[in-house]
Amino acid sequence: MTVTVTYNPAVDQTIQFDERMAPDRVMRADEAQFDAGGKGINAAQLLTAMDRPCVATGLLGGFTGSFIRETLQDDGVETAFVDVDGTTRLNTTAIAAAEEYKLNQAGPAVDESVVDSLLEQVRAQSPDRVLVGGSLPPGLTPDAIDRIATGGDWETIVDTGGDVLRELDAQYGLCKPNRAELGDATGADVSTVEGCADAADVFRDRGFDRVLASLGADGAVLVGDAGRLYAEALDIDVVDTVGAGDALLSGVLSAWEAGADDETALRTGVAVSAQVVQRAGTAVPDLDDIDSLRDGVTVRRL
Ligand SMILES: Nc1ncnc2c1ncn2[C@@H]1O[C@H](COP(=O)(O)OP(=O)(O)OP(=O)(O)O)[C@@H](O)[C@H]1O
Ligand SMILES: O=P(O)(O)OC[C@@]1(O)O[C@H](CO)[C@@H](O)[C@@H]1O
Repeated sequence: MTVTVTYNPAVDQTIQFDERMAPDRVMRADEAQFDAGGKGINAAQLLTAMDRPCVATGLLGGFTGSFIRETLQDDGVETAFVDVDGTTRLNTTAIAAAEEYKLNQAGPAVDESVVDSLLEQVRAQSPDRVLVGGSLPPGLTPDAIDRIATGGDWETIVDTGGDVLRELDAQYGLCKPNRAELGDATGADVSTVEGCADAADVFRDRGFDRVLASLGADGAVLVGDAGRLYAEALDIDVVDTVGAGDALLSGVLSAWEAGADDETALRTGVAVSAQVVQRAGTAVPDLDDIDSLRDGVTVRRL
C-alpha cells in the first residue's frame, strides 16, 4: 500500500484563452476549471484510479483545503490529512494560444511541528511505500522529507524540485527529476538522453536506488541496478503538461506493484502521462486504453 505525502497541496486553476497573453488589458478566458492538485495528491488520484491501494496525506487548510478534501472524497481517494491554520494555495496554469504559463504560489507558512503530526498519520497506515511529492511550504526544510524517509520501515520515493533534491540526506528508493532538475542538481550536460542517464547515475551515488528522469516531449529514462532504459514519448496532441511527471511516476509505480519489470513499468508510465497531457488540468483522465497505449511505447537499453 502506498501513502502519498503532499506538504504543499494546491487547487489547480486551469484557464484557456484563444489569443496570446498581452499586458495592460483584460484577458477573458474561454474555458476554466479547478482540480485538486499537488504532486502527491495527483499521484494518489491516479493510483486509486488504477486500483492500487493508496492513502493521500499532507497539509490542508482554508476554503481551498476543503475543496481538495471534497474532490478526493468524490474521487474515492482515501485520505488522512493534517489541518493547518493557513489557506492551501491556488496555482494557475494559463494556456494562451498554445503557450503554457504556470503560476505557482508559495503556500501558507507552517511550523515544523506539522512534520510530527504528518509522520503519525503515515505510520498509522503501515505503508509499504511512501511517495513525498512537490515543493515545501515556507517554514519547512528538506529535513521534513528526510524525516519521512527515516520514520518507518517503508520505501520512500521523492518527487520534488532540484534544489531540495540536492539537500536530501536519507536513503531513497527512487527520485523523479525532470530534465531541468536533473541538470540543476548535478551540473551535468543533460542535452542528450545519454547525458541524462549519466546525470541519473550521479543521483544514484547520492543515495537514490533508482532514478526516473522525465524528459518532456523526449520521453523518460529509468536507471537502476537492472540497467539504463530510455522510452520515447508518444506522439500526441498536448493540451497542457501540468501533472505529466506525476502521471509518469504513478504509471511506473502502479506497474511495479502489479509485478511488472522495469521495461513494462516505464512503458506504462509513458502511456499514463500521454493521457494526462492530452487533457486540461490535473483531473484524472480516462485510463481504459492504457494497455494498448503502453504497447505502442518504444523502449531501448542505453
Ligand atoms: N509534449 C509531450 N508529448 C508527449 N508526451 C509528453 C510531452 N510532455 C510530457 N510528456 C510525457 O509526460 C512525461 C513527464 O513530462 P515532464 O518531463 O514534462 O514532467 P514534469 O516536468 O515532471 O511535469 P510536472 O512537474 O508538471 O508534473 C514525459 O516523460 C512524457 O512521457
Ligand atoms: O509547486 P510544486 O509543489 O513544485 O508543484 C505544484 C504543482 O504545480 O505540481 C502539480 C503538477 O505536477 C500541480 O498539481 C501543482 O499545482
